[in-house]
Amino acid sequence: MRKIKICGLFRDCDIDYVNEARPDFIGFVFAKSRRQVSVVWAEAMRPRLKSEITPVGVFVNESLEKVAKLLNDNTIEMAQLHGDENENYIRELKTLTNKPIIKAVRVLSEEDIVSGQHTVADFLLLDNGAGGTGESFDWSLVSQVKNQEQNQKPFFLAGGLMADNLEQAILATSPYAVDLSSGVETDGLKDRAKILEIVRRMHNG
Ligand SMILES: O=C(O)c1ccccc1NCC(=O)[C@H](O)[C@H](O)COP(=O)(O)O
Repeated sequence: MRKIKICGLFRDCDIDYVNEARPDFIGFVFAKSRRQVSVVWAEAMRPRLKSEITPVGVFVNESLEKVAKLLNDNTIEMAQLHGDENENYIRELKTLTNKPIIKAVRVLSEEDIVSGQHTVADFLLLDNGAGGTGESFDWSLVSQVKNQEQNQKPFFLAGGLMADNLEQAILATSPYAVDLSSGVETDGLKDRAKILEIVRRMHNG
């Protein structure tokens, strides 16, 4: 079964929507964004989240201490690094926590995916750009790299995914998980019906 992450929850009702739909992962964006959440809000929402849903914290060039604290106090179970965090940063974070780390890669060329394979992070997240933009990248770059590389890092596919293009995206890239934010929103807010439908499709077919 392909896994699915619903990213960018920021209202109390978004927690109700995902508890009903039960995606595998959800994302709290701690970076500057219209979806940014505070530590206080995430701490308050964490106990409300169904236990089978894994909360991921999304960060851009955040201090190691803040990321590690949120992981180690179990507010989040995985950290997604969406900025310019280098291998030294990720290695250092791994000395501070045992929890899995996702490194986001902005895919402009095959080379971006190839160099991502060498990271010490546990997963890659292949995305179009800054994150949460609703824009896709050229998925054919993934299959070109897959044909060349041996040990593929498991990756989340992100960027402009929605009900209309999800099947095609999965066929083209065969990801470990898909990650959606804008594609399950209406007028900038998470849409209960879209979340329910997309998670049902991923888990049933
Ligand atoms: O979602 C944001 O606003 C955001 C801001 C800064 C860094 C990362 C961000 N989101 C990361 C995600 O994991 C998104 O789900 C992913 O980029 C896909 O977004 P979308 O293209 O809107 O589906």
